[in-house]
Amino acid sequence: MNTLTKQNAPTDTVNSDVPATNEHSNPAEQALSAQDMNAIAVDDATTDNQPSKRIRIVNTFMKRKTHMNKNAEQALTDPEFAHYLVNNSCGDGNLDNIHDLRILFTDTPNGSEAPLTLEIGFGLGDSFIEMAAAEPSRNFVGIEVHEPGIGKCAYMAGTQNLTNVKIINGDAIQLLKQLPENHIDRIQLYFPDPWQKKRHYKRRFVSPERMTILTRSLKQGGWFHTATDWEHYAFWMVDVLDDFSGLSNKSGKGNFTPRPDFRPMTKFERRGLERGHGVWDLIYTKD
Ligand SMILES: C[S@@+](CC[C@H](N)C(=O)[O-])C[C@H]1O[C@@H](n2cnc3c(N)ncnc32)[C@H](O)[C@@H]1O
Repeated sequence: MNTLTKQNAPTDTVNSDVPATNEHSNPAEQALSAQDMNAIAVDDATTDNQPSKRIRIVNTFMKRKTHMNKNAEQALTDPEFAHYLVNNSCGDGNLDNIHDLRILFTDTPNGSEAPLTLEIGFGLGDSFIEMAAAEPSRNFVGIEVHEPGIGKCAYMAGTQNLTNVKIINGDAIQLLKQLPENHIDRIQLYFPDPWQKKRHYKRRFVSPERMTILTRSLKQGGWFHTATDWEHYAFWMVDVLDDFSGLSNKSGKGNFTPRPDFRPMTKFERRGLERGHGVWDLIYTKD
Protein backbone atom coordinates (compact mmCIF):
# COMPACT_ATOMS: atom_id res chain seq x y z
CA MET A 1 0.00 0.00 0.00
CA ASN A 2 1.35 3.41 -0.87
CA THR A 3 1.02 6.34 1.49
CA LEU A 4 0.86 9.63 -0.29
CA THR A 5 1.58 13.20 0.30
CA LYS A 6 -0.84 15.50 -1.43
CA GLN A 7 0.51 17.25 -4.47
CA ASN A 8 -0.77 18.96 -7.55
CA ALA A 9 -4.23 19.30 -6.10
CA PRO A 10 -6.74 20.25 -8.76
CA THR A 11 -7.95 23.78 -8.19
CA ASP A 12 -9.93 24.58 -11.31
CA THR A 13 -11.40 22.15 -13.73
CA VAL A 14 -12.76 24.77 -16.07
CA ASN A 15 -10.39 26.68 -18.29
CA SER A 16 -11.41 28.69 -21.25
CA ASP A 17 -8.44 27.86 -23.45
CA VAL A 18 -9.39 24.30 -24.32
CA PRO A 19 -10.46 23.88 -27.91
CA ALA A 20 -14.04 22.67 -28.00
CA THR A 21 -14.61 19.43 -29.85
CA ASN A 22 -18.30 19.14 -29.12
CA GLU A 23 -20.25 22.32 -29.09
CA HIS A 24 -23.97 22.37 -28.60
CA SER A 25 -26.51 24.96 -27.78
CA ASN A 26 -29.93 23.44 -27.44
CA PRO A 27 -32.61 24.14 -24.86
CA ALA A 28 -31.95 20.89 -22.97
CA GLU A 29 -28.34 21.86 -22.41
CA GLN A 30 -29.30 25.38 -21.48
CA ALA A 31 -31.52 23.93 -18.75
CA LEU A 32 -28.64 22.08 -17.12
CA SER A 33 -28.18 22.89 -13.47
CA ALA A 34 -25.30 24.63 -11.77
CA GLN A 35 -23.77 21.31 -10.73
CA ASP A 36 -23.09 20.58 -14.40
CA MET A 37 -20.90 23.59 -14.84
CA ASN A 38 -17.72 21.53 -14.66
CA ALA A 39 -18.53 20.23 -18.05
CA ILE A 40 -19.61 23.44 -19.56
CA ALA A 41 -18.05 26.74 -20.41
CA VAL A 42 -20.35 29.57 -21.35
CA ASP A 43 -18.99 31.94 -23.94
CA ASP A 44 -20.28 35.18 -25.28
CA ALA A 45 -20.69 34.83 -29.00
CA THR A 46 -22.05 37.08 -31.67
CA THR A 47 -24.22 35.74 -34.48
CA ASP A 48 -25.61 38.00 -37.16
CA ASN A 49 -24.65 40.95 -35.00
CA GLN A 50 -26.86 39.55 -32.19
CA PRO A 51 -25.02 38.86 -28.95
CA SER A 52 -25.83 35.39 -27.69
CA LYS A 53 -24.67 32.82 -25.21
CA ARG A 54 -22.81 29.79 -26.52
CA ILE A 55 -22.70 26.72 -24.31
CA ARG A 56 -19.67 24.54 -24.70
CA ILE A 57 -19.64 20.97 -23.41
CA VAL A 58 -16.21 19.82 -22.28
CA ASN A 59 -16.16 16.08 -22.78
CA THR A 60 -13.94 13.56 -21.05
CA PHE A 61 -13.35 11.77 -24.36
CA MET A 62 -12.14 12.53 -27.86
CA LYS A 63 -13.85 10.26 -30.37
CA ARG A 64 -11.21 8.50 -32.43
CA LYS A 65 -11.46 6.66 -35.71
CA THR A 66 -9.86 3.24 -35.59
CA HIS A 67 -10.24 0.11 -37.64
CA MET A 68 -13.36 -1.95 -36.99
CA ASN A 69 -12.63 -5.66 -37.27
CA LYS A 70 -15.06 -8.14 -38.85
CA ASN A 71 -16.28 -9.56 -35.55
CA ALA A 72 -17.07 -6.11 -34.18
CA GLU A 73 -18.87 -5.19 -37.39
CA GLN A 74 -20.88 -8.40 -37.24
CA ALA A 75 -21.96 -7.72 -33.66
CA LEU A 76 -23.11 -4.22 -34.59
CA THR A 77 -25.25 -5.44 -37.49
CA ASP A 78 -26.31 -9.06 -36.86
CA PRO A 79 -29.68 -9.30 -35.00
CA GLU A 80 -28.24 -12.17 -32.94
CA PHE A 81 -26.24 -9.61 -30.92
CA ALA A 82 -28.92 -6.91 -30.82
CA HIS A 83 -30.07 -7.72 -27.27
CA TYR A 84 -26.67 -6.63 -25.92
CA LEU A 85 -26.90 -3.21 -27.56
CA VAL A 86 -29.18 -0.93 -25.60
CA ASN A 87 -29.26 2.00 -28.03
CA ASN A 88 -27.95 2.91 -31.47
CA SER A 89 -24.43 1.55 -31.52
CA CYS A 90 -23.16 3.62 -34.45
CA GLY A 91 -22.69 7.36 -34.48
CA ASP A 92 -23.25 9.43 -31.36
CA GLY A 93 -25.20 7.38 -28.85
CA ASN A 94 -28.72 8.62 -28.21
CA LEU A 95 -29.35 8.28 -24.49
CA ASP A 96 -32.69 10.09 -24.41
CA ASN A 97 -34.72 7.01 -23.45
CA ILE A 98 -32.35 5.51 -20.90
CA HIS A 99 -33.44 6.47 -17.39
CA ASP A 100 -33.04 3.15 -15.59
CA LEU A 101 -30.37 0.47 -15.97
CA ARG A 102 -32.12 -2.17 -13.88
CA ILE A 103 -35.09 -2.57 -16.19
CA LEU A 104 -32.68 -3.60 -18.95
CA PHE A 105 -32.40 -6.95 -17.12
CA THR A 106 -36.09 -7.55 -16.37
CA ASP A 107 -36.33 -10.46 -18.81
CA THR A 108 -32.96 -12.03 -18.02
CA PRO A 109 -32.19 -14.91 -15.60
CA ASN A 110 -30.80 -12.51 -12.96
CA GLY A 111 -33.75 -10.14 -13.16
CA SER A 112 -33.57 -6.45 -12.40
CA GLU A 113 -32.79 -6.61 -8.67
CA ALA A 114 -29.41 -8.38 -8.92
CA PRO A 115 -26.33 -6.38 -7.88
CA LEU A 116 -25.51 -3.93 -10.64
CA THR A 117 -22.10 -2.80 -11.90
CA LEU A 118 -21.61 0.07 -14.37
CA GLU A 119 -18.27 0.23 -16.16
CA ILE A 120 -17.44 3.57 -17.75
CA GLY A 121 -15.11 3.55 -20.77
CA PHE A 122 -14.51 -0.18 -21.18
CA GLY A 123 -12.39 0.37 -24.30
CA LEU A 124 -12.41 -2.88 -26.28
CA GLY A 125 -14.20 -4.63 -23.42
CA ASP A 126 -11.86 -7.57 -22.70
CA SER A 127 -11.58 -7.02 -18.96
CA PHE A 128 -15.24 -5.95 -18.68
CA ILE A 129 -16.39 -9.21 -20.30
CA GLU A 130 -13.96 -11.23 -18.18
CA MET A 131 -15.46 -9.72 -15.02
CA ALA A 132 -19.03 -10.31 -16.21
CA ALA A 133 -18.25 -13.94 -17.04
CA ALA A 134 -16.62 -14.42 -13.63
CA GLU A 135 -19.69 -13.11 -11.76
CA PRO A 136 -22.76 -14.42 -13.58
CA SER A 137 -25.17 -13.50 -10.76
CA ARG A 138 -24.28 -9.80 -11.03
CA ASN A 139 -25.56 -7.57 -13.84
CA PHE A 140 -23.03 -5.53 -15.82
CA VAL A 141 -23.67 -2.45 -17.93
CA GLY A 142 -20.81 -0.97 -19.94
CA ILE A 143 -20.82 2.44 -21.56
CA GLU A 144 -18.41 3.57 -24.29
CA VAL A 145 -18.28 6.08 -27.12
CA HIS A 146 -15.86 4.09 -29.27
CA GLU A 147 -17.81 2.07 -31.88
CA PRO A 148 -15.20 -0.62 -32.63
CA GLY A 149 -14.99 -1.23 -28.86
CA ILE A 150 -18.77 -1.46 -28.54
CA GLY A 151 -18.84 -3.99 -31.39
CA LYS A 152 -15.99 -6.06 -30.03
CA CYS A 153 -17.50 -6.13 -26.55
CA ALA A 154 -20.92 -7.24 -27.87
CA TYR A 155 -19.23 -9.91 -29.97
CA MET A 156 -17.41 -11.34 -26.92
CA ALA A 157 -20.61 -11.27 -24.83
CA GLY A 158 -22.46 -13.09 -27.61
CA THR A 159 -19.87 -15.76 -28.24
CA GLN A 160 -19.87 -16.53 -24.49
CA ASN A 161 -23.67 -16.43 -24.31
CA LEU A 162 -23.59 -14.02 -21.39
CA THR A 163 -27.01 -13.05 -20.08
CA ASN A 164 -25.81 -10.45 -17.55
CA VAL A 165 -24.33 -7.85 -19.94
CA LYS A 166 -25.77 -4.75 -21.64
CA ILE A 167 -23.81 -2.20 -23.64
CA ILE A 168 -24.60 1.47 -24.10
CA ASN A 169 -23.16 3.83 -26.69
CA GLY A 170 -22.73 7.32 -25.30
CA ASP A 171 -21.34 9.75 -22.78
CA ALA A 172 -21.37 8.35 -19.26
CA ILE A 173 -21.80 11.80 -17.74
CA GLN A 174 -25.02 12.37 -19.66
CA LEU A 175 -26.24 8.88 -18.73
CA LEU A 176 -25.47 9.32 -15.02
CA LYS A 177 -27.43 12.57 -14.90
CA GLN A 178 -30.52 10.73 -16.17
CA LEU A 179 -30.40 7.79 -13.76
CA PRO A 180 -32.27 7.58 -10.45
CA GLU A 181 -30.49 8.27 -7.17
CA ASN A 182 -29.17 5.22 -5.26
CA HIS A 183 -29.40 3.01 -8.33
CA ILE A 184 -26.03 1.29 -8.88
CA ASP A 185 -24.00 -0.97 -6.58
CA ARG A 186 -20.61 -0.46 -8.20
CA ILE A 187 -19.21 2.00 -10.69
CA GLN A 188 -15.82 1.19 -12.20
CA LEU A 189 -13.60 3.47 -14.24
CA TYR A 190 -10.42 1.72 -15.30
CA PHE A 191 -7.55 3.62 -16.86
CA PRO A 192 -9.53 6.70 -17.86
CA ASP A 193 -7.86 9.02 -20.36
CA PRO A 194 -5.22 10.80 -18.26
CA TRP A 195 -5.39 14.13 -20.15
CA GLN A 196 -1.76 14.83 -19.43
CA LYS A 197 -1.53 18.49 -20.48
CA LYS A 198 -2.49 21.07 -17.90
CA ARG A 199 -4.88 22.81 -20.27
CA HIS A 200 -6.72 19.49 -20.65
CA TYR A 201 -7.07 18.68 -16.96
CA LYS A 202 -10.66 19.84 -17.06
CA ARG A 203 -11.45 16.83 -19.25
CA ARG A 204 -10.38 14.41 -16.53
CA PHE A 205 -13.26 12.18 -15.49
CA VAL A 206 -12.33 12.36 -11.82
CA SER A 207 -13.17 15.93 -10.85
CA PRO A 208 -15.27 17.22 -7.94
CA GLU A 209 -18.16 18.19 -10.21
CA ARG A 210 -18.23 14.92 -12.14
CA MET A 211 -17.99 12.99 -8.87
CA THR A 212 -21.13 14.82 -7.67
CA ILE A 213 -22.93 13.48 -10.71
CA LEU A 214 -21.49 9.98 -10.29
CA THR A 215 -22.09 9.50 -6.56
CA ARG A 216 -25.74 10.57 -6.84
CA SER A 217 -26.59 7.35 -8.71
CA LEU A 218 -24.47 5.11 -6.46
CA LYS A 219 -26.31 3.21 -3.73
CA GLN A 220 -25.41 3.91 -0.13
CA GLY A 221 -22.53 1.55 0.64
CA GLY A 222 -21.88 1.21 -3.10
CA TRP A 223 -18.36 1.29 -4.57
CA PHE A 224 -16.52 3.57 -6.91
CA HIS A 225 -13.42 1.73 -8.15
CA THR A 226 -10.87 3.43 -10.35
CA ALA A 227 -7.31 2.71 -11.46
CA THR A 228 -4.70 4.56 -13.48
CA ASP A 229 -1.15 4.08 -14.74
CA TRP A 230 -0.51 7.85 -14.88
CA GLU A 231 1.13 9.00 -11.66
CA HIS A 232 0.01 12.62 -11.80
CA TYR A 233 -3.61 11.50 -12.30
CA ALA A 234 -3.28 8.97 -9.45
CA PHE A 235 -2.32 11.74 -6.98
CA TRP A 236 -4.96 14.03 -8.47
CA MET A 237 -7.60 11.33 -7.98
CA VAL A 238 -6.73 10.67 -4.36
CA ASP A 239 -6.86 14.41 -3.66
CA VAL A 240 -10.26 14.85 -5.31
CA LEU A 241 -11.80 11.71 -3.85
CA ASP A 242 -10.42 12.00 -0.30
CA ASP A 243 -11.76 15.56 -0.14
CA PHE A 244 -15.14 14.57 -1.56
CA SER A 245 -17.83 14.64 1.08
CA GLY A 246 -19.91 11.47 0.95
CA LEU A 247 -17.17 9.08 -0.16
CA SER A 248 -14.79 7.12 2.09
CA ASN A 249 -11.48 5.68 0.98
CA LYS A 250 -11.55 1.93 1.75
CA SER A 251 -7.82 2.00 2.47
CA GLY A 252 -7.92 5.17 4.57
CA LYS A 253 -7.27 8.75 3.48
CA GLY A 254 -4.14 9.22 1.42
CA ASN A 255 -3.75 5.53 0.61
CA PHE A 256 -4.12 3.52 -2.55
CA THR A 257 -5.70 0.06 -2.54
CA PRO A 258 -3.64 -2.99 -3.43
CA ARG A 259 -4.77 -4.23 -6.82
CA PRO A 260 -7.80 -6.47 -6.14
CA ASP A 261 -7.77 -10.01 -7.60
CA PHE A 262 -11.17 -9.51 -9.21
CA ARG A 263 -9.88 -6.76 -11.52
CA PRO A 264 -8.41 -8.34 -14.66
CA MET A 265 -5.55 -6.59 -16.41
CA THR A 266 -6.90 -4.15 -18.99
CA LYS A 267 -5.45 -3.31 -22.39
CA PHE A 268 -4.39 0.18 -21.30
CA GLU A 269 -2.94 -1.15 -18.09
CA ARG A 270 -0.78 -3.60 -20.04
CA ARG A 271 0.35 -0.80 -22.34
CA GLY A 272 1.26 1.34 -19.35
CA LEU A 273 3.24 -1.44 -17.70
CA GLU A 274 5.15 -2.04 -20.94
CA ARG A 275 6.13 1.64 -20.86
CA GLY A 276 7.38 1.29 -17.28
CA HIS A 277 4.44 3.02 -15.61
CA GLY A 278 3.12 2.10 -12.16
CA VAL A 279 -0.50 1.15 -11.46
CA TRP A 280 -2.64 2.75 -8.76
CA ASP A 281 -6.07 1.44 -7.66
CA LEU A 282 -8.55 3.37 -5.52
CA ILE A 283 -11.81 2.10 -4.03
CA TYR A 284 -14.30 4.43 -2.31
CA THR A 285 -17.62 3.61 -0.68
CA LYS A 286 -20.59 5.94 -0.60
CA ASP A 287 -21.41 6.94 3.00
C1 LIG B 1 -7.76 5.12 -21.96
S1 LIG B 1 -9.16 4.21 -22.47
C2 LIG B 1 -9.21 2.85 -21.32
C3 LIG B 1 -10.02 1.69 -21.84
C4 LIG B 1 -10.12 0.49 -20.88
N1 LIG B 1 -10.80 0.83 -19.66
C5 LIG B 1 -8.77 -0.08 -20.59
O1 LIG B 1 -8.29 0.08 -19.45
O2 LIG B 1 -8.18 -0.69 -21.48
C6 LIG B 1 -10.47 5.24 -21.88
C7 LIG B 1 -11.81 4.93 -22.56
O3 LIG B 1 -12.83 5.67 -21.93
C8 LIG B 1 -13.76 6.09 -22.91
N2 LIG B 1 -14.47 7.27 -22.36
C9 LIG B 1 -13.91 8.42 -21.94
N3 LIG B 1 -14.84 9.25 -21.46
C10 LIG B 1 -16.03 8.60 -21.57
C11 LIG B 1 -17.37 8.95 -21.27
N4 LIG B 1 -17.66 10.15 -20.73
N5 LIG B 1 -18.34 8.07 -21.54
C12 LIG B 1 -18.04 6.86 -22.09
N6 LIG B 1 -16.79 6.47 -22.41
C13 LIG B 1 -15.80 7.34 -22.15
C14 LIG B 1 -12.91 6.40 -24.13
O4 LIG B 1 -13.64 6.32 -25.33
C15 LIG B 1 -11.84 5.30 -24.04
O5 LIG B 1 -12.20 4.17 -24.78
